[in-house]
Amino acid sequence: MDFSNFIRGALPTLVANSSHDADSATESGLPDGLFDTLSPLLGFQFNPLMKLFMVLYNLTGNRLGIDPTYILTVVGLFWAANKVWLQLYMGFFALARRYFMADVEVSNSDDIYFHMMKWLASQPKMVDSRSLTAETASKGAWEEEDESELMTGRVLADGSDVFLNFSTQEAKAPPRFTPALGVHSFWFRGRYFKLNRKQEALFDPSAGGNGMPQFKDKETLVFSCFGRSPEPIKQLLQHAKEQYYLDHQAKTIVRRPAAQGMRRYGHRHSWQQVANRPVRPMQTVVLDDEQKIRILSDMNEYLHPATPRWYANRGIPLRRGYLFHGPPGTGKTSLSFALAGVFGLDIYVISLLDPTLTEEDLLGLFTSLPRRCVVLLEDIDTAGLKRAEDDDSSSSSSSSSSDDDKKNKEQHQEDDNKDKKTPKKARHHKGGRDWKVSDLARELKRAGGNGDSGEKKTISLSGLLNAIDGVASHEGRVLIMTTNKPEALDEALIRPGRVDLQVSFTNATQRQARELFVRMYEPENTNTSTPPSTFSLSDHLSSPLPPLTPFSEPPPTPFSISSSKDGNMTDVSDTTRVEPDDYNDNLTHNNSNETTPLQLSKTTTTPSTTKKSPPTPLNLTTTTTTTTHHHQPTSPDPTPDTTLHPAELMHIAAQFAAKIPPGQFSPAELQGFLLKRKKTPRRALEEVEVWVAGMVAQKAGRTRVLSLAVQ
Ligand SMILES: Nc1ncnc2c1ncn2[C@@H]1O[C@H](COP(=O)(O)OP(=O)(O)OP(=O)(O)O)[C@@H](O)[C@H]1O
Repeated sequence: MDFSNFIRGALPTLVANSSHDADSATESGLPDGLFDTLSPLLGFQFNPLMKLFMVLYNLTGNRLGIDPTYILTVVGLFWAANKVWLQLYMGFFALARRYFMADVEVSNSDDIYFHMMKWLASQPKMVDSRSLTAETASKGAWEEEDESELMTGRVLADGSDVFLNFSTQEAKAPPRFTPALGVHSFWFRGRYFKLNRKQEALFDPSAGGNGMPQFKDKETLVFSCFGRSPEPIKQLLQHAKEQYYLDHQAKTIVRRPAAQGMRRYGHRHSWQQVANRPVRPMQTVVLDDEQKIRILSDMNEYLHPATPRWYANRGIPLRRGYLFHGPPGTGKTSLSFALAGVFGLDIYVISLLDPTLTEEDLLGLFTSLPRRCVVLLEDIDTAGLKRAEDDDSSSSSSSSSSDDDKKNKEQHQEDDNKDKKTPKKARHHKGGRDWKVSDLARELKRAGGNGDSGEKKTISLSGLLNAIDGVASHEGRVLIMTTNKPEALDEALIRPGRVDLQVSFTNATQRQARELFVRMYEPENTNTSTPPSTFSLSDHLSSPLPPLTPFSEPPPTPFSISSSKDGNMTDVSDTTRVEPDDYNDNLTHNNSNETTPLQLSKTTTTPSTTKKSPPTPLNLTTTTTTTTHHHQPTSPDPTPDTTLHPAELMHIAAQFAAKIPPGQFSPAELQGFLLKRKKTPRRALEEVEVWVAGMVAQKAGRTRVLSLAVQ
């Protein structure tokens, strides 16, 4: 059809008036009768937009001398051509997609979705796309930060340090950009890919509870490429996955049960990642090497790819359980994390005290574990697990909140200590079990707590046993249970098959104290290379330390800070005098150029040059309780010991260890003491005696409030 003829025919009055008779224009500059002609023709009432159109039409015709119908004809033709092209393109693309393209769909309910989104967000071409979705990128506690940006705080009076300031951190963190919903294209390894990000709302019959229908969004990524084989897309997905996990090497992912609402979707939704922390090196857990070897070998054998067949042939369920028991702060959790790090496994932490956790949830959580992982059930004794016959009410809660539980736990220990002193008649027997007054009080408190907060189901012992090794239970996992009170556990829970190896943790021996000291002050290991996929046992054991002398005896000097015959001190910079076996290998391979807390150099000072930190007054907590020791006041680590030879470190460590009464302090307590002096080992040695005396007295007085002059 001739478009210009159509316009001419439709608008005879307009054309005649506007092109030849400018005088007949109305006040608005438009020809008479024009509006009347157009309004019914175009099917709508005249409006300002139409008016504008007419002005332009008039102007073009009159002033420029161009017939507006030609312009309209050209525009119309372009519009039609575009429509035809689009139709052709769509038809051609649909055909090509059907016969010459391959595609792969990825649903957001799968981990690959997250691998791809992370990879897409890191592609510069994608980030330059015109259609993006912005997300707040949150940084984990362990991610590297630009230190220079933080140094905006105030310099201290002596100019020695600055207060860090984080107020602008969040503002400076750039958002993460991912492709928005719709079609995108990108190149990967010389190939052209198309991505269609789609979203649809699905009816979710299992959701709700308020009678309202619930919908959930389901997102899909469709990757397409030319060719009849999806191989390039598979390679792309594999590449994105590898990139994703590159970031996770040398890291341990910690997962906890997801929120109650999410758990019902099962599988991937049952667990949520709560941390991605650097692997805890096994050497940093100070424990008897024999124990380490036993558990490492046992776990290594269990995780071996040939093991499942061995178990299957003998009809043994493929499960392994460990019980770590010992006083608080002795390294049970630390060892669990170190083991996960050694074997490159993720950790799944379950708290049985979680009031929202039901037995069905627990079963669901165990069944949605990956093939190999570590499941950590912490403080299993505090979970209030009961046998069915002991259960007065199946719905009694263990506690109303985790805070309460912690208090209960502490109370429990305190009560137990008191009970030891209580005459026998104050205890009561029930069904052959020793009942204490404190138990009764605790149960009453729990029952009272429930009354206020409504009915909450706890996990019963049978519920837990069913989850960890019931018929439907998951196989392949490593279960680690930790407890401070192994004797409080039901024997069914720790019978062989459920617990295959028990590891006992004790308060620090002198050897452990020395190792803790050395670990604290050895140079930082800046080696961040990716861990090997296999290891030898020696990689994870502590490096040999020289033998220790018994407590209170002065330790022998393990290296040559010796007096010469004329009474002068010999300089330990003479490296030939230091026995290589006398100190940890790690101490010698400081390959870092960075400033570490201690600069271990070959030219060093002798102990006679030990600096004494200037005493500064400390605000002491005054309590009604007994033991306040006014010895040397302590200050927050003011003068770093900048030079310390490895051999000297060993010497100081041995002296330090000799002042620690064995079995009295947990490694956590010793670590706490050392942390406050993390740059001043000599000062730690000077102050340890006062600290030990204060702590011993404090423990004897059974007060929890620290009132020591030296903390
Ligand atoms: N044997 C150890 N070797 C090295 N560090 C230790 C050791 N024991 C405790 N620590 C340190 O003490 C702190 C607490 O340790 P951890 O949480 O492993 O103790 P725990 O036995 O699990 O305590 P709890 O029974 O209270 O849960 C950690 O910072 C850890 O580094």
